[in-house]
Amino acid sequence: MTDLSKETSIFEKKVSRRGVLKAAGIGGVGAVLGASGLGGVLALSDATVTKGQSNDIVPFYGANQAGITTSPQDNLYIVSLEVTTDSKQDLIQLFKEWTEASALMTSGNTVGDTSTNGNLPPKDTGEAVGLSPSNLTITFGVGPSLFVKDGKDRFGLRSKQPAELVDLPKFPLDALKKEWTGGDLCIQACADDLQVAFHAVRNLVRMARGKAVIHWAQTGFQRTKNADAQKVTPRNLLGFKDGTVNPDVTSKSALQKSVWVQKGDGPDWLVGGSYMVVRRIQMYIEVWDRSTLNDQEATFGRHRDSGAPLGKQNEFDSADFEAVDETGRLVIPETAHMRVARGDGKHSILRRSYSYTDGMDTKTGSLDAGLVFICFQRRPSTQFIPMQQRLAKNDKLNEYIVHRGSALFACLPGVQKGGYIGETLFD
Ligand SMILES: C=CC1=C(C)c2cc3[nH]c(cc4nc(cc5[nH]c(cc1n2)c(C)c5CCC(=O)O)C(CCC(=O)O)=C4C)c(C)c3C=C
Ligand SMILES: [Fe+2]
Repeated sequence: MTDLSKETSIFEKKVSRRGVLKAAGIGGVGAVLGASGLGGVLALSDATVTKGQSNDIVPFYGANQAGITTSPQDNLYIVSLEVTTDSKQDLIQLFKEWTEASALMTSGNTVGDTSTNGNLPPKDTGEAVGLSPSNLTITFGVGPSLFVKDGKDRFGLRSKQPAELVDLPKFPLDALKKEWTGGDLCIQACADDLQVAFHAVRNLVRMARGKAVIHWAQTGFQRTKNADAQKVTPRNLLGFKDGTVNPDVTSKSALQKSVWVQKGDGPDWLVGGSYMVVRRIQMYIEVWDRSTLNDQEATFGRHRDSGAPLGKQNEFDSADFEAVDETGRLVIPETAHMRVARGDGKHSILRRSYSYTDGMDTKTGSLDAGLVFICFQRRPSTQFIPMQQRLAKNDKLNEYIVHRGSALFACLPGVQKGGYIGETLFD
């Protein structure tokens, strides 16, 4: 593990985003100081980290990366990047800088000392100044093409490529667009404030200048927790509760079984990491809006308002897949999304999806909206892949959706203070 403290850091001093405003004399007692001007006050300020003072910080350091089992925040900003440098050293330096910047931003700080030199661009882009940490998490992943692209071992990492980290197969009905597919690296930022998530990604991408460029970028949202004080299961844009059946993130054994890569699964560098599948799924919402409630409920196999399995009363009641109605027909149809996704129930995935909307489809004049489907798992070949193969063949939901984007990333293991994200892969 590399000791970053021994190296010259680009982030010499931590400045809390709220501290910047305080130091600038904006609001409260500080307003009295405001008249003396930003530069002068900053020179006197002793701005420190907000860590420990705020209850909306998700720790960045740990055995696993945050943003996987973290309770989903209100907003998502996810980008895939193409690496443009040929130098492994550049890549390592980038991950070191990303680690340090991420630790700062997730604890509510700006990246780098607040600049007072008017002749230089500010180190931090500034749009999160004054904003709380907002439970920001930043999760990094690497795609198959980081290892080998067009047959070329780009960074001498070929022998470290896990057998599970290969392009996803083409599934029936896939209508993928190149511009929404794949990528060498991934940054998933989630926060209860979109501006905080955007700020994080923007500053990380800015640091990658000359080393990597954006391949695709996508925002996502759920109802905000402000709008839903009860914090019940959020609804997707088809109006159904989405996320009811998921592994218990408080159960170590459930996570070991389904989410975290274990020793012996593949190369050791990924132990404590997880595979992330991202699918950009467009919904034909106008078609959906013209279908009857019965049809909609048969599509998922659940009641719309309660979220209960068909034939049951409450959202978390267990489904009866054998039950038949008075005519002898299955209550939960053979093609119901829930039934097909579950299969024999032996392999689960951790779903952490967000809705998206992106203006309109200029060809049809309808809204371009859908689901940024994201799931985490220990082994895609026995989890997401067979599940999606079943869904693509038999799911009634296919009448209303189309998969437009797809990517698979290995989310790196977590990191302790003094180390950097990716160290197990690169060192
Ligand atoms: C391959 C995996 C899955 C894709 C792709 C997928 C797309 C997708 N799902 C919904 C809405 C719902 N999904 C629900 C349940 C559910 N979905 C998957 C997997 C994929 N979904 C699983 C494993 C499950 C749980 C199955 C079970 O064991 O019961 C539900 C029901 C409520 C819930 O449990 O969350 C909804 C609603 C959409 C709209 C969508 C693509 C746009
Ligand atoms: Fe689903």
